Amino acid sequence: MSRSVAVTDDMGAEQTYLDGLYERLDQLRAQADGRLREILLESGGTPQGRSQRDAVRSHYTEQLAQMNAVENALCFGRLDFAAQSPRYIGRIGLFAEDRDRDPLLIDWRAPAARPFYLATAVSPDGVTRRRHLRTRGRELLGIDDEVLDLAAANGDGREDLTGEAALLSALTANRTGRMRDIVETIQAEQDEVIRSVLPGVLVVQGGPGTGKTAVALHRAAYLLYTYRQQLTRQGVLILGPNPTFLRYISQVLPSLAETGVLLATLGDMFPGVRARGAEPSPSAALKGEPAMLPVLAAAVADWQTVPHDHVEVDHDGYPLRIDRAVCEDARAAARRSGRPHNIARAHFVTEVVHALSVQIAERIGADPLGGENLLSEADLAETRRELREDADVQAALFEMWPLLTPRRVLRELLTDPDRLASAGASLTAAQREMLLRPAGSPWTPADVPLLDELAELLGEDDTLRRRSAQRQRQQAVEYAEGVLEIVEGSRSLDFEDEEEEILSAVDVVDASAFAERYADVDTRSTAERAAADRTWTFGHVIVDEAQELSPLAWRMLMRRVPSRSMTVVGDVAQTSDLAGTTTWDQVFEPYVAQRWRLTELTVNYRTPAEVMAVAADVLAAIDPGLQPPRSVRSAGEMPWAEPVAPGALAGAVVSAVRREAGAVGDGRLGVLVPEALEDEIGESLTAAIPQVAVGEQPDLRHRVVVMTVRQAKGLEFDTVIVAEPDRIIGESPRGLSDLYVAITRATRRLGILHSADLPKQLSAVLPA
Ligand SMILES: Nc1ncnc2c1ncn2[C@@H]1O[C@H](COP(=O)(O)OP(=O)(O)OP(=O)(O)O)[C@@H](O)[C@H]1O
Repeated sequence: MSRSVAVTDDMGAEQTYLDGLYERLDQLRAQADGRLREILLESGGTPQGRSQRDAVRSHYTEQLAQMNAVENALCFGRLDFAAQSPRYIGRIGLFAEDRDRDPLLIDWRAPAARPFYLATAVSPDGVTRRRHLRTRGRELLGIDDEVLDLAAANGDGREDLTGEAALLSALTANRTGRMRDIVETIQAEQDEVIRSVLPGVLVVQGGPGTGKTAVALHRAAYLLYTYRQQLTRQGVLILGPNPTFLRYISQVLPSLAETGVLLATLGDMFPGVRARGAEPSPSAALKGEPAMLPVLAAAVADWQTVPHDHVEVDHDGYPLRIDRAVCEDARAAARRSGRPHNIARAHFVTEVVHALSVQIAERIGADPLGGENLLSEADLAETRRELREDADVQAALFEMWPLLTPRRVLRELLTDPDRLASAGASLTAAQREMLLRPAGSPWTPADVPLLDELAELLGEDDTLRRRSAQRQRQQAVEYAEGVLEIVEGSRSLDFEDEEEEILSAVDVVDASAFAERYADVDTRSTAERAAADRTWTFGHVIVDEAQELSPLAWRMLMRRVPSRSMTVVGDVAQTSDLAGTTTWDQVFEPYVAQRWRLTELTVNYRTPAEVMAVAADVLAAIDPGLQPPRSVRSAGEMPWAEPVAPGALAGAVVSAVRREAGAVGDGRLGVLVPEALEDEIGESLTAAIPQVAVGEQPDLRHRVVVMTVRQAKGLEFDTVIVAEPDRIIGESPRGLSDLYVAITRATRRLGILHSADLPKQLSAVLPA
């Protein structure tokens, strides 16, 4: 291939071109801003007119947000061809103002941009030169050129890398605690995944650092660009492992000018519940198993009760007797209907009311001469109506067949030993013991698939719907505030400099008045509406760290995507959750049988070869059949191990962090610890060193972050210090996978501190 070469000759010409692009961007921004202001000031009109106005307003709001987002690195590349004019590649597409609307900048997702990621010297696709433009703000800092010339190939084994100089500079940059987009340096095998077609299940299996998360996010942006209409309506969901991880990746899509994606964790997937509680992994694992399904069905059935013998209610001054046999028949009929509990209730009520109306008819309509009952059909219908409205009758029926919410059923099941014993008869006593928890315990992520399953068993819950209507109004106000902020943020510098006062939308409407104006249209974005609606079905679902999902979590997720249009990224060698999977077949067989596509990513962009050599030994111990991904670079820094006297660990961690902090400059340092030692090590470090983050949701932008391996899933640090690897292995049946994950979080340096013997899988690490 084609080595990348830094060039200085064309700096002036390229800077001029960039200036032209920014000028065009500013011009379009000013136009959109002007249109949005006009629309915000309009009012009244027919409902149809208002809704059209709303669509136009959303369009300009979105355009403005996009144009604001691409300010940095708007244009990052250029392709030169043998027989065509050059193409400039950037974050969005820009066209000239003239009638021909010549393309000035090509969106990286457009087919015309594809050679930027795929062209090689062997297969140049007409490209003669690929140029990377390095910028800061609007200023061009440098140019790297690759001439796609077979004669220049040097057989160094790196023929499959595109834009090597730009890639290596991105990979060796210090980490900031927030993931960056990789749009400038997407590699060919990643591009295949990103641009794969929308339908069907695509599984992306790849070892640590192969860019699975990055690829998943860029795929979302690609799909939204390519299938814009369909996906804007139905929405795209990205499911990540925990809130810290979501924060870590939260900047990537906005930097690609895409904001309409719902990022969520499993714990967010039941509207109205934010499940953040912790629980021991065995109980979380059990909650993810299909064995819970009969337990939930039984838990619902247990609420459908009949009186021991009978109940008596007062109706219209007369005693009415509701017999056990009547209730049993009514319950059987309602259950036979096959409808969910809250809906089948109507059958139950109808049957009991019917039986009671017959009882009344016999009392007041009996013909003293022994003839037919004197009450007409109309009289009986009236009697039934009165019975339904009778508060005592209602209370008795409610007692036997209450309207239920998923939350109530699950809360009582998990806190009431009698209910659990009854519904959980199919479980062992030890399993029931594991599930039981004190009243008032917070919801955990593993509860969420159970709540969702119960929502299916119970049927539509009206209370939720009413609450959501109330929330809608609040969200409308918040949305309006957002729009007004964008209008504010989009005022260009020129406007602010002008002497003359500019009448902006903010001057004339406040957020709540604005929300009123649009009160009859649902102003929430697709992502917001999807988040508030359990029955929402997405156009596409992307699952990251997918190996960790339990069978019941998959069941829940599949309900959200009946089209089975999904991208699933993960690594079955990194599974740490006990209910997670170690084979993809197992996951998809029940839903799509063999109809899923598997792609593998094989190059590790994160972990340098020296660290990966250590990880490879751990991987071999997990399963000798697994292949570690190939590191794209060496860091030239050898991993070290340091024995520590028992009891001296916390002090040793503090010294090691001090030492390593010097070595990584303004980079980030992750201290990965066994769960049992997290508090102790966290406290020692916090007391000794500034800028240490520790706890449930640590701020990754701090210089030093102390966390368990479970928390560190999907993250990365310039230096990783692993404390007590033998305890990490011992803490879980999947402890070796945890150690593998811990080691592969490093982008540069790895250190190990151990008071026990170094585990044999790490014997290749040199003493410090
Ligand atoms: N083409 C690329 N250009 C620049 N950086 C890249 C590229 N591909 C991946 N990276 C970087 O490599 C690192 C690892 O990527 P990512 O976190 O997506 O990997 P992963 O496969 O999800 O890893 P893990 O399974 O260990 O969580 C990130 O810093 C990412 O930005």
